[in-house]
Amino acid sequence: MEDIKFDVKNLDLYYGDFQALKNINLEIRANKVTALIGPSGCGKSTFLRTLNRMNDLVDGVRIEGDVIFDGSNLLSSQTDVIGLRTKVGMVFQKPNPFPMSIFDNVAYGPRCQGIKDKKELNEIVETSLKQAALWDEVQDRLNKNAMGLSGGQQQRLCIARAIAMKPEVILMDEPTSALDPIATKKIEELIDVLKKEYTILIVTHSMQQASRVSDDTAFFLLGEVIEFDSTLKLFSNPKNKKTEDYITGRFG
Ligand SMILES: Nc1ncnc2c1ncn2[C@@H]1O[C@H](COP(=O)(O)OP(=O)(O)OP(=O)(O)O)[C@@H](O)[C@H]1O
Repeated sequence: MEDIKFDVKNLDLYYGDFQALKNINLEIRANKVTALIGPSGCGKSTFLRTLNRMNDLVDGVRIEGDVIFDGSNLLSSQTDVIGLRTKVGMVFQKPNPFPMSIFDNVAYGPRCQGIKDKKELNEIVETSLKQAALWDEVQDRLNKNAMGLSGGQQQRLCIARAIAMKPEVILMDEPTSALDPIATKKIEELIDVLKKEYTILIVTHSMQQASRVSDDTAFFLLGEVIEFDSTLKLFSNPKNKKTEDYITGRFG
């Protein structure tokens, strides 16, 4: 049987009276890249944030349904939310390194978890930066401030920071929208390597990016998932007219 990382069942989300997600049912496959596409305001980021309970931080949110992760419903009040966010890391649209050294950025999470041993921290930092394809560029300046890195390097540092927590899943919310084409290509190549070890979900406004990097794609519209299929099928032979209109740019 296919290994499913998140089994989303009948998920509804309300911001006050406004329903932002409507009866979402999705099976997110483990060690695959799932792209979330759709026009602005259709609920992609809201859905992504549900998977590591980031929406808990928003006042007036109400969530119904189930999201089965590692055998239990992560929406349950019993969920250890801090533990969940360790397993389900996140990378944001704008690179957001902490104003501290490159080393300290990556070591931040492990230190918070109580790891103090210098040798162990060195190893975590090196492995994470290597996995994020940044090591070669920064190994000689680990003690320099991360704010001095280029935007693309900062985003890979944020990926390294997420990796340092040894997550199972990495959520990426438009991770390349603030980057130039070369930095974007590097991140896309990195995603392809990372999926061997992690399950990745990526929100993107670029149809080309979704088709380049993802295995599965979900098309969101006005809070609903209109179509969910393998990326190849969804882009080459969409079943729904609305999907076809969106991916061919006829959406208006
Ligand atoms: N904190 C909030 N409080 C109230 N409404 C919100 C909040 N966050 C998002 N919304 C609303 O929920 C809907 C979905 O927003 P969301 O950011 O998830 O969409 P999106 O598809 O990610 O959009 P974009 O592509 O522009 O990032 C929108 O109508 C938005 O205005």
